[in-house]
Amino acid sequence: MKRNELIENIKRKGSFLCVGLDTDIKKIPSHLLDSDDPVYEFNKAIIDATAPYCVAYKPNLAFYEATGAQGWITLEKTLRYLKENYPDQFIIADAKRGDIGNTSKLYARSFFEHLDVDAITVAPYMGEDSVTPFLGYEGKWVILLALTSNKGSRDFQFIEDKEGTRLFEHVITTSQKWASPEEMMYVVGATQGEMFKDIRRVAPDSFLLVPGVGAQGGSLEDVARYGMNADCGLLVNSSRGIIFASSGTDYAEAAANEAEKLQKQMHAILSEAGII
Ligand SMILES: O=C(O)c1cc(=O)[nH]c(=O)n1[C@@H]1O[C@H](COP(=O)(O)O)[C@@H](O)[C@H]1O
Repeated sequence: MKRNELIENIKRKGSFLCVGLDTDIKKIPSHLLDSDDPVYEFNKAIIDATAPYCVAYKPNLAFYEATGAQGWITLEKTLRYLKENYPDQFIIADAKRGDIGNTSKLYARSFFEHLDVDAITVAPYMGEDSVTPFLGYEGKWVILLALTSNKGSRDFQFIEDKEGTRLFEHVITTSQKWASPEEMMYVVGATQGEMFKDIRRVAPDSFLLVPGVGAQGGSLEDVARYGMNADCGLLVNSSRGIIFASSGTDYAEAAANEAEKLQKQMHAILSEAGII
């Protein structure tokens, strides 16, 4: 999906919500466990319930790989279901890949040609030749980890050079030489609050994928206040806070309620900013 289509979808739906399909088979309602593919049944119901309120879905590969070949089949079925029924949804494979060029090339083929998702999360640690093989696919995106939501983000990402420039700022400024904001976004955790000001100083035009609202406690208001740009420029993800809102038979309805709550807040934020 191209950048202008993504922006149009955000405006049309009054939402920049991404629903994380982090479907842990140990957490899904027990009545689904009798079906042939419980995770797929769960995902379908969650997608049908939440699609009116979001513009993107982000399956995290760990939750599928954890059950081996069956998990991969479930992932492929889920992606097919999304594409056939909700072709306007932006699909992010949260795989956090990145390896020597020769290997990244095959990861790119796997995600962009075989699975045909819109975007993949990539770790920047191995540098340019580990990232560029994912670029140049028409309408496909690299989402580079920049400033993550977890406690460990403090371990390396804030290390400063002699001029006081922090590692996450180097990641952003250097990677902008490899790709334009038409094909590269950055992950910035919702838990980073006012740091979004610093991010926008170095990446004014880029879209940011923002995980960490909901279960991790990040603030949507702060993210929007410090991180929004004239195109919105944000995709805010919530996984557990939406998909596991209820562990009973009403799980899909509960997920829809949580997604709708976020969408309403987002609608208000977008209209206050004059974007819609
Ligand atoms: O790349 C990510 O999506 C990601 C980066 C980050 O800094 N923090 C983070 O939580 N994530 C992912 O975002 C999702 C957050 O899930 P919840 O905390 O359940 O909303 C998980 O799939 C995480 O792996």
